[in-house]
Amino acid sequence: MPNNIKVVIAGPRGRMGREAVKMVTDHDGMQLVSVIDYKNVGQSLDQVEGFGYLPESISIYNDLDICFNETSPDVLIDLTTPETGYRHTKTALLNNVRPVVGTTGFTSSQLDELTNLAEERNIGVIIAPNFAIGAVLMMKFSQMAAKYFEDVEIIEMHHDQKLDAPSGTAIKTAQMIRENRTSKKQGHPAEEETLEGARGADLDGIKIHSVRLPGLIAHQQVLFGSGGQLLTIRHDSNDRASFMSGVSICVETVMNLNTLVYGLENILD
Ligand SMILES: NC(=O)C1=CN([C@@H]2O[C@H](COP(=O)(O)OP(=O)(O)OC[C@H]3O[C@@H](n4cnc5c(N)ncnc54)[C@H](OP(=O)(O)O)[C@@H]3O)[C@@H](O)[C@H]2O)C=CC1
Ligand SMILES: O=C(O)C1=N[C@H](C(=O)O)C[C@H](O)C1
Repeated sequence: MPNNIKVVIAGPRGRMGREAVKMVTDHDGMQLVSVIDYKNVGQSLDQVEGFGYLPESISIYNDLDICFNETSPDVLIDLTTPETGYRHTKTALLNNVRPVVGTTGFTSSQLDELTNLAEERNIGVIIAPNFAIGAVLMMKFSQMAAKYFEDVEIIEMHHDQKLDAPSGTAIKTAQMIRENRTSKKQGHPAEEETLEGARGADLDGIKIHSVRLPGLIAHQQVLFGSGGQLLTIRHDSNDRASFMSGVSICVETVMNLNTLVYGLENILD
């Protein structure tokens, strides 16, 4: 494949951003042309501690319009924070740069707004709450199981530096389960919390419990209960490299899209 997809990465110093910088610079079909950060602006990334291995100097920008104008990327990979990621995605669409967004924590009205903007601009965008193929399978298997098990709760477990709760993956899993599940509020109809939050978050009756601890990376189990049996579907990301094949697929695929796709499962065979 020719070295022809020009990529800009937002959040290059972050846990995911660093892996993405590595993935793009090692990829024969992609070229890293710039990065977006609010630190070290005006420098090149190889002057920043930890990025010395980069083969060529990559400029750091804060202003997206200037970055897009000077480096003409095809694709923006955003791995930042919910507020920043939303702003970046909008600006990219307005500049005809195709966003691949891993950042989680967007509200449903933000997702609707971005869907409309992508349609208006006739330009592709992929928002994937989880880029790990195993996590996508966990979500799909859970969706399949929901046809036979209406009683389900989700436990997601992440490192304690995570800003959003519940995780984007847990929300997406519940949304996919909801499509196949007879609607039901989980738990006893008369149950009461004696300590607020004890029963977790609620997405259409599906309970989501969020655990945050140092030592964890990204883990989720989906528990289906039925008379005398329990089905547990679990996925663990023990290394952020687990997300990178999904990022790579999204960068290649977004080049041929002209609408917003929410979820990696929608572009995998
Ligand atoms: N879709 C997926 O598969 C995955 C998604 N994620 C999501 O990706 C996002 C990033 O996660 P992670 O890498 O762990 O987080 P980190 O906190 O490690 O990285 C986020 C980076 O974004 C930087 N940043 C913050 N604001 C801006 C800004 N205005 N412009 C440019 N950069 C900015 C931060 O800088 P500073 O720290 O100096 O503020 C930091 O370097 C999260 O939303 C997370 O939920 C994570 C893993 C997998
Ligand atoms: O913040 C993280 O780390 C992760 N965030 C994503 C999410 O919110 O689902 C994906 C993965 O779980 C790691």
